[in-house]
Amino acid sequence: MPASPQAGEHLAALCAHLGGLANAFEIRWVAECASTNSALLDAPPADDGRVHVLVADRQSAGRGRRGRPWLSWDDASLTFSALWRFPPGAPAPAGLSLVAGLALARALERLGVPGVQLKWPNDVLVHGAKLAGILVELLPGRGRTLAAVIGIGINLRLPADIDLPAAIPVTALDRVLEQPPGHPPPTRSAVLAAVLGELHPLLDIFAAAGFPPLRSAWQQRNAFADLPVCISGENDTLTGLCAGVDVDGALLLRTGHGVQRVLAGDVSLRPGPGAGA
Ligand SMILES: O=C(O)CCCC[C@@H]1SC[C@@H]2NC(=O)N[C@@H]21
Repeated sequence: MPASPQAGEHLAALCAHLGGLANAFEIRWVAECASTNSALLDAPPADDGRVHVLVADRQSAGRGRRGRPWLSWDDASLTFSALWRFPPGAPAPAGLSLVAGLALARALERLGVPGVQLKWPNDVLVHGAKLAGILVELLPGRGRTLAAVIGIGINLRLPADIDLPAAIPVTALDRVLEQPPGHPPPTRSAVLAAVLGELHPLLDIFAAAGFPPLRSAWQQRNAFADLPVCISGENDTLTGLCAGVDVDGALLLRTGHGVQRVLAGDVSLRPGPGAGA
């Protein structure tokens, strides 16, 4: 994978933004790859105690959850993956993708985006539209999970001439950022540094104590708290009220038969009476 023509510039800016935390990461910024998740899963870098980050200017086969493609537009998107090794004694991976969502939400808030919300398991929404997505994939080995690859795609701008999937409203950082007039939007390096700066301490908390200490921060940003939702799984659809998440990060759905734990599926808001035609 050839380095990005601006790799040197990007990495210098990242070091400046991250300060002392830069030593916790090994960062490669390439011009193109199929998918940053696939590249790290297929050839995991040797363990040197750091979190390995791969950023791509362009992905030719970016992947989303449930086998969907992930569209991105060169410098109008930030696409990267971070390979994090489970330290000995770390909790089971459940909950990790919610931790990644929380880190991303906090980073966007720190950059000046108001009203960031999380849609279980880990879409980042602003005003109900998707700003960023996360795909966490696990690297098994020797009878346990060795590492997780946390892949993140953030829309920085939406090019005028693109066809967006009509089913999901989509937004971009330049549309939702609140900053003084004339202030330039943050660069890709600044956005990446903000995310890594939030991710690192949250991964430390997760390694030591799992999801429980982060649950309430996630729930404060729950896009569908107490709202009627549909959850589409591989073979069925569940409906109920979204009652938050449990200590393992499973979604809690209040139905006529009590509260049910949901481990996988796509959540959408269920139109209420009077909505639509
Ligand atoms: O919302 C989703 O379905 C998840 C999208 C995840 C996209 C990112 S972009 C960087 C990394 N590489 C991939 O192929 N996918 C993730």
